[in-house]
Amino acid sequence: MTELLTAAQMRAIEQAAIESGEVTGLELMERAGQGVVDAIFAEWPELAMPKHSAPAAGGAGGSTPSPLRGSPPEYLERDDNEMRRAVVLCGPGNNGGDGFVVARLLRDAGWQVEVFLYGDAEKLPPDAKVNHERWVKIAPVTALTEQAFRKVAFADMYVDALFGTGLTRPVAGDLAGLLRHLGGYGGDDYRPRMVAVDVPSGLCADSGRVVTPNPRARVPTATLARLTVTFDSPKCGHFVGDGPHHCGRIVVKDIGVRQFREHKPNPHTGRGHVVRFPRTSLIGKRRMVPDERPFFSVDIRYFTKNQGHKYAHGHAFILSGGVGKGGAARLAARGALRVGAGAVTLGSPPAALIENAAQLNAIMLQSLKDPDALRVLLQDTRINALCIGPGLGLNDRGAALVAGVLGGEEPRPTVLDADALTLLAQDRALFDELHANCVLTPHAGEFARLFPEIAEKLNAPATTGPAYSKVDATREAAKRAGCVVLFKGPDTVIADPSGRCSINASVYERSAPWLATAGSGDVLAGFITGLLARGFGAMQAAETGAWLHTECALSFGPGLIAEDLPEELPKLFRELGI
Ligand SMILES: NC(=O)C1=CN([C@@H]2O[C@H](COP(=O)(O)OP(=O)(O)OC[C@H]3O[C@@H](n4cnc5c(N)ncnc54)[C@H](O)[C@@H]3O)[C@@H](O)[C@H]2O)[C@@H](O)CC1
Ligand SMILES: Nc1ncnc2c1ncn2[C@@H]1O[C@H](COP(=O)(O)OP(=O)(O)O)[C@@H](O)[C@H]1O
Ligand SMILES: [K+]
Repeated sequence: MTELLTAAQMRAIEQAAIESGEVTGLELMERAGQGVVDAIFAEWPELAMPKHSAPAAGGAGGSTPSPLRGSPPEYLERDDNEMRRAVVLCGPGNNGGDGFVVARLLRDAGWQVEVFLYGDAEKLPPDAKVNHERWVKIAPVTALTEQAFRKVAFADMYVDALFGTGLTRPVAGDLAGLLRHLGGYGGDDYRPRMVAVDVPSGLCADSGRVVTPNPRARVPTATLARLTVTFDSPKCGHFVGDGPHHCGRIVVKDIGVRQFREHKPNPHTGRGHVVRFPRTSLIGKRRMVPDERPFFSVDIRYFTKNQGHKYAHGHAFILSGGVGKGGAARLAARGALRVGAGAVTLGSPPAALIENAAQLNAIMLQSLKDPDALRVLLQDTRINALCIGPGLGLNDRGAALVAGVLGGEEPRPTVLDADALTLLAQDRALFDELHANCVLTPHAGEFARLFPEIAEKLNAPATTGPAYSKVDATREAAKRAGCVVLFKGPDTVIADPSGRCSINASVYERSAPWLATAGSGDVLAGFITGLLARGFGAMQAAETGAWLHTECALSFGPGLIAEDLPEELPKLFRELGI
């Protein structure tokens, strides 16, 4: 799993590294700039070749020639028209400092580079100032205005080094106009050749939200990049909110500060060597950081232990709703069975038994009239995980069953989804019954009903950076509910009350928009319930269920309907070696 950082955490790590005396801020800036240039040549290999010998520009792919460094003399003598051109936009902080390094390194590689600065050179922070001074010995810097930028000729590469993790307020005035222009307002499309340093300018690195007083603006005040090069670790904002849309693709460059990232205080280390913070992990298939586990793997131990009979693999019980409403619960039941629960029973109101019986084979069926019947049923201690909500119905029976599930003598690990969430929102006494082995799986609407004050903060305009994020909101919700909360979406955030948090991002190479199909959430609830039955802890079941859900969708591809998701699991498990 890859660890995601906030801007404050990254700053603390950088500070610890510098205070240790092992590295200077200037060295870190040089490494960052070098990382950006390396990433550019890896992404656009043709740009490492002289203009007229390169194959037609077409993005990444093919062999990767080594970047031209050290300026071959014949290259420098080339006519200006033969040279690659870059426009580097530098801002008033250290992000701008990285920009000056990128400009110098591209120039060293034989490029013609035009540099713009937004702000006063005298006020640049010290390391950025040094790199500014190095650049002005080579070539001039132009003050950045929209008008000045619009006068520049077409470039092979645009480098956005205006704002990084230090964006604190909305971009205003002329610069806002420029960001809108860079973001496509007026029809110009810079995205195919735009590389963002650390984060696309205008976007909050923590929340992935555009910092603006007007979130409904048709064209946001943030750049749109084809490639975003970040340092040490990806930031939360690269994976939640509008982050993926603005970033294009994320490349993480090591700048040699990983050893300063610790999670526990180390009594033997000196001043500035320890940085402590709550973890936010990215659950993803793609390798983001060189020395981290490439896969979020399903814990195979849980699948291979207990060679015994079916009940040794757990018994999941799914409560269903009334006549004609059983589809959602049946989908959840199918998900629970396929994911590995040894037995799954659907609890159906008597009137819907025939309907459910006609649709089910391996899944057992049980008449479940009311909470009294539930109490009797739950005397069977083999039932070790419950799912309530899909198709349950917003009625008295539903509310009584939610109360029965939560208030039993030995509350079981329970997934509460769909209607159960709405019922919880309507009755705060029920909400107070939630326990640590519950998993709530709201989508945005359900989240707003359950946690109105938190949703209000999340939906308010992001007028300051760092802005309140979906990660913050989910952590706060989990704490308030006292159980695991899985906040759905392409950026599914999962948190437990201790602050542990993960993101299952169905974005970038894991993008699967076809998951937004009726019933797919019911299957997710079933996956999590099946994993709970299998013995997974609540947080691990939610993380693994969300991960498998996306992987099933990716494996099946477009055209997917909810029924297909559980059927994809056997193939996936084979691939995972389970
Ligand atoms: N933290 C680290 O370990 C490293 C950071 N580096 C770079 O440093 C960056 C962070 O640098 P800074 O903290 O200086 O932050 P930034 O460079 O992102 O921006 C801070 C500056 O922008 C101004 N500003 C903020 N919002 C504004 C707005 N809306 N309009 C106009 N001005 C605004 C601030 O007053 C401040 O002058 C990172 O994104 C990264 O690019 C790298 O040099 C490598 C190492
Ligand atoms: N654009 C998207 N990309 C990837 N996954 C998505 C996207 N939109 C929704 N999802 C996922 O699809 C599921 C939809 O669940 P939900 O909203 O409860 O729908 P339903 O009630 O129809 O099952 C969730 O797991 C959610 O995370
Ligand atoms: K930037």
